Amino acid sequence: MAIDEDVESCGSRAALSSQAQPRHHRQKLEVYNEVLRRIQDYNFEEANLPGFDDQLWLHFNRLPARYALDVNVERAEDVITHKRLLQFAEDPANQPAFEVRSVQVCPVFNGNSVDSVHSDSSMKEDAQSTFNYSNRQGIHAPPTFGSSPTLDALALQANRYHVEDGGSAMSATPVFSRPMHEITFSTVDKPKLLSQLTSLLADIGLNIQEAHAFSTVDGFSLDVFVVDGWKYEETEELKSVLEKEISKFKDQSWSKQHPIAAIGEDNQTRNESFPSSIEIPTDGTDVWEIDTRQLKFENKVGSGSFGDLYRGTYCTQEVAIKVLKPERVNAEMLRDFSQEVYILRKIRHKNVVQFIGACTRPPNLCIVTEFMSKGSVYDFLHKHKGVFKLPSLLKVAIDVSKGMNYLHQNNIIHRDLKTANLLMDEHEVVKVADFGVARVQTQSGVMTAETGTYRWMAPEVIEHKPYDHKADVFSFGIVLWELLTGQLPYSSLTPLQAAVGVVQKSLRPTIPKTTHPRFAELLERCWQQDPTQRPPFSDIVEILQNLAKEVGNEGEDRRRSGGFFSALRWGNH
Ligand SMILES: Nc1ncnc2c1ncn2[C@@H]1O[C@H](COP(=O)(O)OP(=O)(O)OP(=O)(O)O)[C@@H](O)[C@H]1O
Repeated sequence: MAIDEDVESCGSRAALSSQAQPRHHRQKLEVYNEVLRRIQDYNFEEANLPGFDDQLWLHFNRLPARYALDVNVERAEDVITHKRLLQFAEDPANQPAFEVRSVQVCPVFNGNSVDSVHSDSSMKEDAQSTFNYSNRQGIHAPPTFGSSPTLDALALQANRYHVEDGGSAMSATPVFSRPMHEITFSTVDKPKLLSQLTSLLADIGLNIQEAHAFSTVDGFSLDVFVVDGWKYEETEELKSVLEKEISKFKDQSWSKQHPIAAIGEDNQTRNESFPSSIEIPTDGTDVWEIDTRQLKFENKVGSGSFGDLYRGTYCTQEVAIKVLKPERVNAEMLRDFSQEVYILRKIRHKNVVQFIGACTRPPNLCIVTEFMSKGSVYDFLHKHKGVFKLPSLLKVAIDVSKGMNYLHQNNIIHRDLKTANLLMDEHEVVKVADFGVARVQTQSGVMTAETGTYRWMAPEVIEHKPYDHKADVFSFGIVLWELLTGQLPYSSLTPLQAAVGVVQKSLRPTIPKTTHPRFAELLERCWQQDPTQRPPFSDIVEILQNLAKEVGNEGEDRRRSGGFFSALRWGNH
């Protein structure tokens, strides 16, 4: 989880006059003062401890400014809980520390529309006026944080659809009408923590309705989830189920952090337990083991979760060498690695990055593929602010859909299709890359492991439901939108908020009005909620090719008539 850049030093509380203070700082101070006043009024034990006010200020400053802006001051006791959880989580034995409580999120029926009570988008403007929804509370107190205005807007929209469909305002089903709980976790911040916590919640059948993730300046996390799906209002049983699930989760983390225990027998040394080579299924016909002496390493290109990637040569050919870091190798990684080799060696297509070979004798574990000199489409769009003009955009889309069609014909689901995994060679041919997480589809067709990135992920994958190759079609739809707009999908939301929106509120990126209707229709078909409604890649290739022809002809006509080209939207680029 990224740490927000807006954390201020803890010594600045009284240092600036109120006029000179930045707006965020002023609001934070106001929230701090209000929370402190309430805690003292309620006579909480902590409030009487010496130096409590300084510690509370320190708490606000450990966290990003948006924590203070979003927190419900009427729930001052939650701030104490957060402070306590963060402190508790300092002891590794307590990680992750968590707290559960029942919450009530009351929708307001306002005329013919259904409004979520905490959807006031002015809440970001005035922290003090944000928190009036608890006045309408039911048996339980409201959540600690207001929900994202974007998601609320969507909830509102979804409810309006209900109203129109049902023909009556009161037949609308408020999104937040079921028993809900707020679960707050604190632990040491680390990559993929959010996805671990969300899987943990999904595993016990909870649906995340809201998520607020914060990182402290000193490396801890505070993640607050509002969930439904737990049928009882009381919290004790939920707490004990969570405890059990957390201890399972700890066991798994332990085996990941201790590869010896995972791979070998107890008490064996690392060298003894480490396999001398990895068993990769083979039909005996392919020669793919590479002698490292024939590999020449040049510069490091980048790093991924597997290890580092180098440019180099193999028998005079320019290659990309993905090196697994031996110190980070464990059983799961080795399985992924062998799987990657197994998949890559079988495939050969001009729109799929070509596998050349692998070194599988530890400590030399690496995968050698063709080198893609023009980098990723993601970097092109978002780092270099590149734009695809009409012909190139269609060409990229056709390249990717052909590569994906080939993979699907070979029963390979990519599962992590996104622009970062689309690489360009020197001729600007785009190829599908990164099978670090690709898998041969199991016979049952059930694949539940969570991979990929939320912004591109199909709802069924986010929800840990069984999924198939149509999950890649959804991701392709998001990729097409990205190529069209040059923007990051749901850029105003955190990845987790995007995930909640996609699953719960059918959130999708907004298609620009100027988009060619047939292209817009293709995007919408690709990201249908129901996977069976999404077209197969064989159809997508055909649709895109026809569109390219049509647009090419239109362009020719316009050129002849002296007009300029804006048939899709890339004319604007
Ligand atoms: N065949 C290749 N040729 C040139 N550059 C490549 C090639 N494969 C990957 N890269 C680049 O190397 C960097 C690291 O890629 P890698 O696949 O190891 O990790 P990643 O995809 O960034 O992350 P992760 O594996 O965690 O999803 C990225 O910038 C990627 O664009």
